[in-house]
Amino acid sequence: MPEHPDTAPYDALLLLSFGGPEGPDDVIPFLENVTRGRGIPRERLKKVGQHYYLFGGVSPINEQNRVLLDALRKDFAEHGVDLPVHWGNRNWAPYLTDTLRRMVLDGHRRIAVLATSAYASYSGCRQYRENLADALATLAAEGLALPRVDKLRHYFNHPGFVRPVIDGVLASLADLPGEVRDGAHLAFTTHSIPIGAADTSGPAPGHGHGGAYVAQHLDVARVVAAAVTEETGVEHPWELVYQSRSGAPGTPWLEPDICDHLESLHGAGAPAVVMVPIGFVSDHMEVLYDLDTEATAKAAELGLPARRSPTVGADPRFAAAVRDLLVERAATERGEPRERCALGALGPGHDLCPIGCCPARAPRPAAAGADSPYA
Ligand SMILES: CC1=C(CCC(=O)O)c2cc3nc(cc4[nH]c(cc5[nH]c(cc1n2)c(C)c5CCC(=O)O)c(CCC(=O)O)c4C)C(CCC(=O)O)=C3C
Ligand SMILES: [Fe+2]
Repeated sequence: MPEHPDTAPYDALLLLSFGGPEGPDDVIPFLENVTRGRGIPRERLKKVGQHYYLFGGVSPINEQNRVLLDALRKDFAEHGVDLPVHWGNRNWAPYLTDTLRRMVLDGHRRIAVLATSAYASYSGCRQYRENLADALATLAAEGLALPRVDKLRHYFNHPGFVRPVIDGVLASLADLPGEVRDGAHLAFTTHSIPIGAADTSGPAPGHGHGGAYVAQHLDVARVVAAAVTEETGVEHPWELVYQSRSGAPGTPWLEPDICDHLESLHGAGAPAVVMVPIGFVSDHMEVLYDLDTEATAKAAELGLPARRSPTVGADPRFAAAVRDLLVERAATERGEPRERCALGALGPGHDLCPIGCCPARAPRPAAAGADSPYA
């Protein structure tokens, strides 16, 4: 039964994602887009290129976003949300600037943006906002009237993001051999980032080292582990670990790496492990290579039974969560704030990133925050 929730003042939703190559010839230009000005060593780039070539030069991320788009449109249609959903990427076609230009030419003036990144940090939040600012600057230079873009709040602790993760962990545990199941550790994983970036990822009340990025992941891990215990009656030991480290070897990044962690678990006599990639929204290349290929091979070499639980992907509960975030923000923008869903201890995040949060090494304009140069 369509309920026609009020989504005014918005006239469109923009799904903003990372983008990925769709064939071998795309790999190098894609990596050049990602790493422009980021100081990534050549050796690391060669290695990462190989991850993509192993899968025919195709990242699954674009197809996953097409499926998510379908899920969002279906959810909106079923609930009477009459808002078009468009898609643009930071690093590959369809490029953000091209999508935004088309949206403006189609007459959209007030656009809600959902980024496929659930947490705070420069890479996970401000960099998307910088790309929005760049796109707006390009459109302004072309003489177009700029729309207002609002980024929907971080959703790492939204039940529509967390509950599918819990179900995935339960399914992975059930898939382990019975004799090792109850002793299995849960290894929650996310993208490693430089310690300096983690420490400036926003204030996290009561949390020392790591700032908001680490605190948010720990909050989700706690909720998932507790829900698993509630369901199975078994307390699985858990840890938050990291993957996909990049950058220069001399720069400190968040540790331990998942592969080192598997060795420690094995050394300590853990009978099995479920790897839970809470840091990602879909099973893209960081999951397919770093976990399903590299870490899975490491576990096999150790003789450690391992499973990898799914990311949220296009789960209908996630699509419903996006609608909830959109309706919630629309209400706030109309001056009629309503309940904001969140699990865990941190509570719902801010709508507007505060001035100077998640700073870049070299300051650049960022849209959709308190320090946005755009209205
Ligand atoms: C926090 C975070 C997320 C999660 C939030 C979000 O989802 O946005 C994320 C996602 C992703 N990262 C991705 C790919 C890459 N990330 C790289 C490099 C980097 N990522 C970083 C951080 C993050 N990355 C950082 C600090 C760097 C170092 C360079 C820099 O400081 O900017 C590089 C360069 C090579 C390398 O060094 O690994 C590649 C190819 C893909 C696409 C996968 C696909 O193709 O399926 C996705 C979804
Ligand atoms: Fe990345």
